[in-house]
Amino acid sequence: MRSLLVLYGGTFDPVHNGHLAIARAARDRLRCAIHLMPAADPPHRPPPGADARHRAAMLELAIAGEHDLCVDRRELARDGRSYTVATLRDLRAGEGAAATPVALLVGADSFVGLPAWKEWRALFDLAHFVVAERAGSPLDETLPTALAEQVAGRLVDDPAALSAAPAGRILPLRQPLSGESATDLRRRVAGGLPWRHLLPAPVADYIDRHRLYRDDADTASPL
Ligand SMILES: Nc1ncnc2c1ncn2[C@@H]1O[C@H](COP(=O)(O)OP(=O)(O)OP(=O)(O)O)[C@@H](O)[C@H]1O
Ligand SMILES: O=C(O)c1ccc[n+]([C@@H]2O[C@H](COP(=O)([O-])O)[C@@H](O)[C@H]2O)c1
Repeated sequence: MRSLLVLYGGTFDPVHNGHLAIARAARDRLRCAIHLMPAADPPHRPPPGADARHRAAMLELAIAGEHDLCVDRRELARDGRSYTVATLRDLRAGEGAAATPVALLVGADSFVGLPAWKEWRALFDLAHFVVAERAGSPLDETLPTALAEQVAGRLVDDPAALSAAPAGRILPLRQPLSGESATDLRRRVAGGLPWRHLLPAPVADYIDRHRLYRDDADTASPL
């Protein structure tokens, strides 16, 4: 059986404790490494508040000393929008990767929006999904009809089912809900509200040092 590659894609603008809780829960449930993959130019949202190098640097700080969590820079190396279908096709084109089991780790709020992703139906031929519940977005809420049709017959409960096939299965990741959001965190920094408790101290220090997400955003310093 080939080992499972799990990609946890996100804008991570910035990474926060909610992201880390999911990455750890997935690592412990699936018993494999989780690759946190920052998007260079994330589709379907305004440009991030911090540039990709800052977001990747914060991820490195957040996972320092954690076993089986790593930063995956494959989307940073590519020009243009970070469409997931392109990332997965590039991966599959790599030597010996056609049959590798690959899973995308996503929050339920992202998964519900899947029909808006580029060539979204093709994603089920390219990867499995591991879907983490998120406050306000449990997976069992009513899915859009087109998505519900795709989900039918793909749900599995045993992580071993993901290693047994290259793509196409969906594993719900049930874990305690955590309410952090990067949007809320950026607003807090800009608005002078408490925010440091929402992410690891080295990441908070980095945000301060580089003056990220301030109201006077033009003052953000380069790396
Ligand atoms: N607190 C959380 N609980 C569960 N999933 C989360 C949480 N925060 C983010 N995620 C998931 O992590 C992935 C990356 O999220 P993203 O980087 O957009 O963070 P975010 O907090 O949602 O940011 P923003 O508020 O800027 O949209 C998505 O799949 C999202 O659903
Ligand atoms: O490929 C797409 O069309 C697409 C649309 C929206 C989001 N994604 C990916 O989903 C992941 C989470 O996105 P976000 O915006 O919630 O940080 C990240 O890896 C994005 O690149 C991908």
